[in-house]
Order: sequence, then C-alpha cells, then structure tokens
Amino acid sequence: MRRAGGALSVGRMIELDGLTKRFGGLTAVDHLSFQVRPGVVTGFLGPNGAGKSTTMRMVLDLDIPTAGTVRINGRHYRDLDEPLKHIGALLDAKAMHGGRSAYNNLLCLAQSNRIPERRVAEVLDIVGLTAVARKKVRGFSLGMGQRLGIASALLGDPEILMFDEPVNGLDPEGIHWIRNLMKKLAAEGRTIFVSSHLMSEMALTADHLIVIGQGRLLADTSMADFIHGNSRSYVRLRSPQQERLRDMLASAGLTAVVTGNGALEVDGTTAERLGELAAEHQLVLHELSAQRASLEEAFMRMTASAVEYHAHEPRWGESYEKS
Ligand SMILES: Nc1ncnc2c1ncn2[C@@H]1O[C@H](COP(=O)(O)OP(=O)(O)OP(=O)(O)O)[C@@H](O)[C@H]1O
Repeated sequence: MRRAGGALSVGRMIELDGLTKRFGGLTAVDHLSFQVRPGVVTGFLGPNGAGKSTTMRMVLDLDIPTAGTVRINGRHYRDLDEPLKHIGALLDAKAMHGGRSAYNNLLCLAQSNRIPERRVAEVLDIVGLTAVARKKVRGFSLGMGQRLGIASALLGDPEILMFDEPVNGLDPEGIHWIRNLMKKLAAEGRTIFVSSHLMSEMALTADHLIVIGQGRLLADTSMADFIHGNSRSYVRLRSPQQERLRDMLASAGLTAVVTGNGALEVDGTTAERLGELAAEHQLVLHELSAQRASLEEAFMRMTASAVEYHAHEPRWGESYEKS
C-alpha cells in the first residue's frame, strides 16, 4: 500500500488511561486503561451498550471524556496534524454526503487532510468501488456504504485503523474480504482495532482481545489465552463397547461423564493418549474428538462470572444473536 504524504509517526499505539464517560447518571465507560498495539488485529468485544462505540468515539475526540485520557501515537486526537494520516476509522455513524458521488465524498476528505487526489482512486480500487465511483452515495447498499467507509479510513494511509462493526451489511464474500484486509494491514505493522458482534468472525480475525462489560475492562489477552482460560476442554468418545471403555478409563484414573446421546466426555487428558489406550485394549471407537470451546462459549462463561447484568439489560446471548 502506498504511503500518502510520508508524514507517518512512530509509536502506532492507541493508549487509554483511566478513560471514563458519564452521560448524566449513566457511566458508559468506566476507568478503561489499555493499549492497542501494532502488528496484530485487536478485537473489541462487549454486549450491546457495553461502551465500545463511546470508547471509539472518544479516541476520535467525537465524545469528550469525563475523566482520563486517550492518546494516539502519544498525542491527543485534536493535537494531530492531518489526523487521517495517523488514524483512519469506520464508525457506525459515518456520515457521507448522500447527494455526492463516492469519489467526491473521498475527494473532500482528502483535500481537507492534504492527501493527493490520486489516493482517492487508489482506495476506491482497494475496496472494490471503482465501477460505482461516480454514483451518488444515496443509492448505495449497506455493504457498499461500509466499503466506502473503509475507503475513507484508508485514505490517509494511516498506521492506525479502527473499525466499529465493519462487517455490518456485508455478504459472505465481503466478510471474507474485510477479514483478509484487516490481517494484511496488521501484517504490514499497522495497529488494527475492530469491534464486532460476530463471534465466529472475530475468532477468525483477531489475535488479541479487549473485552468490556458495563464500561469496565474484563479482559486484555491473546485470543488463544482467552479461549483457553475461559473454557473447559475435554475429549469426546463413543464406542459400541462403552462398558469396557469406562472400565479402562477408570483403571487409568480418568473420570468419564456419560452424555445424553451415549458419548463419554473425559477431562484432563488428550485425544492422543485416549486413542493409544483404546488401541492397547483393542477397543473399537466410533468417535474420538478433542473439544475446544468456541470464542462465544468462552465469552459467555467469562462474562457470566465477571459481570452481573440487571434483568432489564440485554444478556450476552441476546446481544450476539442479533447479527
Ligand atoms: N449520547 C449519549 N447520551 C446518552 N447515553 C448514551 C449516549 N451514547 C451512548 N449512551 C449510552 O452509553 C452506553 C454505552 O453505549 P455504546 O453505544 O458505547 O455501547 P456499545 O458497546 O457500542 O453498544 P452496541 O454494541 O449496541 O453498539 C449505553 O447505555 C448507551 O445507551
């Protein structure tokens, strides 16, 4: 990807320190401190109303913090010269001028940030909107609008990119495309901060996770550690010789739980070890599978123990069924 303007800073981090936002009596963001680092995709998770969008808006100085600070490359957003060259963002509320073409919307943004006009055609090409560049944005589908928002985020070729629900409205091909785009941008050493309701999509995209609930930090950890630390892993076995299998497990000091469909679930060992044991005892297995929790399961488990939601507030399951 080209460097626009050549005025890139070092650092490439978003740093929050005690960031807090109150709306009247409601604390939407509650003393959040974390750093978003370069070279990886960092996922930002939390149920509806957890404070993700408010946090992202404060990064861009669209909401003013009640307390605490957020810095981009060590500086406040308002102190950045030509901010689009430092941080590009796609927020839900991205306002594009409906009566203008995609090209002209981007051109206005480019001009106000002293970005050369040739970059407009480049980003339209990156997001696959070249063919509709001269069409009025008013007629764009949700997916095309998302692509245009992503184009505007990329315009200044920034080292930091922030996406709020970027796959909203995209079809499977579009989802696949943005996943690869985010991974590619991270591999270039950029800082990628992305929120999504789609757990399975997040599990495929993010390397690191920031999880919040009711405005508070619940986890700041690698994807692998998050899933490992918040889930039960076990091995599932099925055999037509279940009695003998259970005896064998018991004599090996392993406890098996029988499930409703006649399978056995065994904790504290590996599928390899169980396969070898079964072979030693000449037992027929119809299933031998290591079970690892999904991100969604890990997520529910962690939040169930970490945060008590009031009855009138959305529960995790409800939040994630939406998209
Ligand atoms: N301008 C505002 N005035 C009053 N309350 C607000 C305002 N903006 C957000 N809130 C409240 O702050 C809380 C956090 O909202 P926010 O949109 O940041 O959450 P979110 O995690 O992005 O949720 P979602 O996933 O639904 O987008 C919510 O309770 C919301 O109603």
